[in-house]
Amino acid sequence: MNLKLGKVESYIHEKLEKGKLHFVLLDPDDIGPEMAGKIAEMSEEVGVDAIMIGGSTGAEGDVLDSVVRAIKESSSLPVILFPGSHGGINKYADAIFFMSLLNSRNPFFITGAQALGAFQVKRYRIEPIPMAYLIIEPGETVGWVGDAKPIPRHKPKIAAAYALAGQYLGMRLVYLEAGSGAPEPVPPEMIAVVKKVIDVPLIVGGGIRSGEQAKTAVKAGADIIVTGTAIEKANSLEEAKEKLEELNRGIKG
Ligand SMILES: CC(C)=CCC/C(C)=C/CC/C(C)=C/CC/C(C)=C/COP(=O)(O)OP(=O)(O)O
Ligand SMILES: O=P(O)(O)OC[C@@H](O)CO
Ligand SMILES: [Mg+2]
Repeated sequence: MNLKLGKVESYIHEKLEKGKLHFVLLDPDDIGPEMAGKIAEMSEEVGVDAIMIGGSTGAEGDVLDSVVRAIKESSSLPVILFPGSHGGINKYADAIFFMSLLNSRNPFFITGAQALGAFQVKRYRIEPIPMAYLIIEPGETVGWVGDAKPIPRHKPKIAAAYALAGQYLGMRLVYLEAGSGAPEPVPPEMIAVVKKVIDVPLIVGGGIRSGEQAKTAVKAGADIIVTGTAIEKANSLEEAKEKLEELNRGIKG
């Protein structure tokens, strides 16, 4: 039995020794390969730590393929898949968040998609990183698609119980997700309570669109901040770069 961590997971842990991390999520359903390549290149310049690729609707097949390849060609950042189902697996990526949506009502999102994708991950030698994925209110599209029972925003203990259960099930990351484009990010009180009970790194995303909000989440205890919409919604590459810099300063100080 080989208990050694893979390359990308080791990279994450080494970087976490020095500070908090910023991952940028690109959705192939919203952004073409050319733009994705440019944003990945800029992200690397600005000091982002990894690119995540995924979406809850339509990030599959040729569309996914061309975006992953464009990103690999234009930056040396690790590319981590963030799949909505087994259809979100792609052979050009370095790693995959092999996640289980623990508070889904539908077993497809807890173990079904994972079983359907497992052999592809093995065949393509993509590094799987086991992750507990928890949907917090409002949950947005991913909450609806993933058939989640979203955790109430004012019930941090429920989130903490799921997070600890995930750790005890062997998951090596916990992700608190308010939903892409959520009007408000996960409350800092909830981040703090979850962080206190788990030993694995804590990822927080959904609705973080300012440096100030990113800073608040980090101060509360988030180890890794994920941002997507704020960068995708920028009106120009210059604006996207400024946003990346602002978010990165909020996270890294
Ligand atoms: C590990 C494998 C093979 C599958 C996991 C399958 C699971 C558990 C999926 C969880 C539910 C789900 C639909 C997740 C999607 C993740 C995701 C990419 C969310 C947010 O992305 P955006 O694309 O920015 O949001 P929109 O879809 O709203 O645009
Ligand atoms: O698009 P935003 O709101 O930044 O959310 C990022 C990520 O948590 C979505 O899965
Ligand atoms: Mg999207």
